[in-house]
Amino acid sequence: MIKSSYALDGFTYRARNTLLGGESLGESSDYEGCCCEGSCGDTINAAICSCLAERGQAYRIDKPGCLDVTFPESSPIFECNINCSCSLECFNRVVGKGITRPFTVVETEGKGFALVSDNAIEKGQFVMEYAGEIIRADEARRRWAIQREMKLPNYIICVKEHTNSKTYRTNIDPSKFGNAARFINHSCSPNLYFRTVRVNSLVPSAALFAGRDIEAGEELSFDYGDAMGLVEEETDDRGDRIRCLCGSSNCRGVLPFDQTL
Ligand SMILES: C[S@@+](CC[C@H](N)C(=O)[O-])C[C@H]1O[C@@H](n2cnc3c(N)ncnc32)[C@H](O)[C@@H]1O
Repeated sequence: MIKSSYALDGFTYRARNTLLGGESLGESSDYEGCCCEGSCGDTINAAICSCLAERGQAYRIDKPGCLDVTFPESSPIFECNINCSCSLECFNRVVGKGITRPFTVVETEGKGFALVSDNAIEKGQFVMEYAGEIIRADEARRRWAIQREMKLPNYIICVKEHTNSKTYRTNIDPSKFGNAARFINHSCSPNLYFRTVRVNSLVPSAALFAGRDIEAGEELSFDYGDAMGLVEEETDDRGDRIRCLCGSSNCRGVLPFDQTL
């Protein structure tokens, strides 16, 4: 059981990922932009948009903010960025817009805080990114060891992207700087899942999408193991794992933890 008061000690809200110490990643883009006017999904633009031609179309034109389930899971998602001339309403700007829905932070029995959606959310819709400090692996290991020793909640997610023989890791820690996603608890039957999305930066955003229809007032959850792309041999079998209180019928009993951290 965790003490809720700890969760807000020294916490500063940041809508997007930050550098170490909470410094903004800046307002420039690592990518070229398209030359479309209006939305890149408009009839003429869809055929000539350089972003869609080079990087694919991950979002549905007919449902704003909704992932196209036919877009391959292994393909990286790139959105229109600050260098694009399309409008801010372009269908290919989703994660870049940030949080657009109301949520409430509530206290639970045993799990500390939790995040609840005020409105219903349709399957496939973008919910929010898991934003925090982007830290190196050695710093993630250092922080995790302290949290484990002191039996504090762990907020660090190590997002893994696999391409051919390589694995790219991005460590995100919203303990001190981050957005509301830090209040989302683990569930073995979650209603959210992750996709990595790039907007302006080479550093991916860990974007959370609805894995099924979510009712107003429902607690949001994701599987911490899936988020980290954990395979069986990477899960930790030490005896001090946190007991999972997700309450689902297929509960695995303990919270996933990445022992490669
Ligand atoms: C990312 S934080 C989630 C928000 C946290 N509940 C808070 O109060 O700030 C992760 C921590 O929440 C707690 N937690 C999350 N999911 C849980 C679950 N299913 N069962 C028990 N504790 C959970 C654990 O202490 C975990 O280290």
